[in-house]
Amino acid sequence: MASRSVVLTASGISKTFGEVPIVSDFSLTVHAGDAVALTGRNGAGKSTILRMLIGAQKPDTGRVEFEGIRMSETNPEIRRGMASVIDDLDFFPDLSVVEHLDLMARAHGVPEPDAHVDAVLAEVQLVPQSGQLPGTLSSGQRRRLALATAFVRPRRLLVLDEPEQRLDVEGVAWLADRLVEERKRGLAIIMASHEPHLVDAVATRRIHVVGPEPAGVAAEAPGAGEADA
Ligand SMILES: Nc1ncnc2c1ncn2[C@@H]1O[C@H](COP(=O)(O)OP(=O)(O)OP(=O)(O)O)[C@@H](O)[C@H]1O
Repeated sequence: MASRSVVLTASGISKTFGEVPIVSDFSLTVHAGDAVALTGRNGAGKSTILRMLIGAQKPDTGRVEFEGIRMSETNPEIRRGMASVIDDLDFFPDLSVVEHLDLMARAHGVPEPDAHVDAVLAEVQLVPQSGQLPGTLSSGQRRRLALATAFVRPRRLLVLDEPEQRLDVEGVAWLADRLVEERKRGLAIIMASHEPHLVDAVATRRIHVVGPEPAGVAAEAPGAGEADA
């Protein structure tokens, strides 16, 4: 098998809130084409792990690197290569749907941004809403816009926290197909999800996060989908 490049590594990262160790000595190596799914109960620490992986939260111990560069969410080189949809995005209240995507595409130097934005808008089925302001969208449409902001820009790593949230059944099926396509093109994906169908369809590896009880984060479980061999 041709060797695939390492996109992200986390080495022994930990996070304690107050007196409670939420994430303990968590390590992960993600290669191009990997789709890693974090699963586990509410409060297990999945979002905390993702926030540390993208540099939004500093680990108490350990180190995260993106393509060999120490993680910093403000490093332009990292921001160029990593797209994330973690929390509900804060949209600009006075920019329309299409203006958000246009801004994102141009900020990241997408060639032919108009055509690209139109294609992504069609894919997330927001063409009829393209002129609306975010505050007037339904909650599922806002979720689609958040996902579109990641799909409209270049990326080598996609980090998603419960991307299925508020999507309808067709939306989850579309998302699964889209993410499979992404990893087949060699992108790396790390996502937390409570949707077994999405995890089954997309993940090449799963990590079941146990959380603070009884002993930190659990070991990796064998994944569905592509094997490494
Ligand atoms: N900034 C914070 N201060 C204090 N506690 C926090 C903070 N952020 C997270 N926690 C706690 O850490 C634990 C893990 O939270 P986290 O959001 O990572 O869980 P999760 O696995 O993503 O859960 P869910 O499936 O509900 O999204 C929770 O008990 C949460 O209350």
